[in-house]
Amino acid sequence: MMRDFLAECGGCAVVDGGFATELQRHGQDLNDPLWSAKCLISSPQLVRRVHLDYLEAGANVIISASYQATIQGFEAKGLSAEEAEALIKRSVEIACEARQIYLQRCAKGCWDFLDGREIARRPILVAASVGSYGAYLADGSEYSGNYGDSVTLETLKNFHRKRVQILANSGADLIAFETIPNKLEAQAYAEILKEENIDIPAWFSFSSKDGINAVSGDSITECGSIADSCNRVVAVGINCTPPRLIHGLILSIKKVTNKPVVIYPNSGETYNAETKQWEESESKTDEDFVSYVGKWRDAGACLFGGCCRTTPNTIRAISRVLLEN
Ligand code: MET
Ligand SMILES: [Zn+2]
Repeated sequence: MMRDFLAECGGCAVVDGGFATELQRHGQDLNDPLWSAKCLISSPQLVRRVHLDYLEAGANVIISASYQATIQGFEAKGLSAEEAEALIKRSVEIACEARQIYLQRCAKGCWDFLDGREIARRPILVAASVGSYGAYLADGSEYSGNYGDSVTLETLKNFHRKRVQILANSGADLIAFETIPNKLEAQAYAEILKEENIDIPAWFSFSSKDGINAVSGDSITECGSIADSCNRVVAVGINCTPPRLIHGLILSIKKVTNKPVVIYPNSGETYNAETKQWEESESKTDEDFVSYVGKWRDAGACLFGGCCRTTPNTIRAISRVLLEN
């Protein structure tokens, strides 16, 4: 599936950019355990608008706002299980609506050129986002990957199972397991996909702070091997990691899998969990970011996008670079 899609895209595909941080740029206060999923309740129109902005910027894959949308999280806000399930499904429906609106606008002749080049007749996939258990905890453990000894494989499987089932039946083309912090969670996802006979494909995307290991300290090659051995997984990669670390991580992943490699780094700024601010730690202009793309492609990646603090402009710049080459 992924290989056919990539062939249709001309070999490389464009993934969207930061979603939650883009909602914040539009004025949303996401200082909430639900983070971006808060907007599924309060601002579904804005969620659709941000998807549309990424499509307009050239994205071939848009990722739903379900990263931190969990049954447990919605229930903690006083919603019923049914309401929670409906909102999780709704996140994918909103992305599908954006795709439909975009394609209709293209058919009418607007929005189908990027710098005079036609981008309208391109394949577009909707990926259903699944964030980690640590993202649900909203206590920073998604960036440490350390859940403590009391959290076992079974804890993680029980936590994720129902949401994965809902998302698999939501109309999404694939599931994007994002910002995976450790091996245990990758293993839990792989087992759920198999046990539940999930019939849409998935990608596994890990995050790293040191360019060698996942954020937990588990080696990225071991994480990549788990993804490689799951036949439901159609791409493996890295997201929400500074651009300067990506090249080496691609090379590590290539050592353990022949599956397509997806990368969508963050802007290179660092999130300070105490101050709840993003701090500049390396050059972060869209040009700087995009200057890496050719290198990443040469290293063997074939899906490129952005994560936190990247914007539609970043994605437009990536689309341009890929069109030029
Ligand atoms: N797709 C999610 C987003 O951009 C990934 C967040 S990574 C912490 O909001
Ligand atoms: Zn991110």
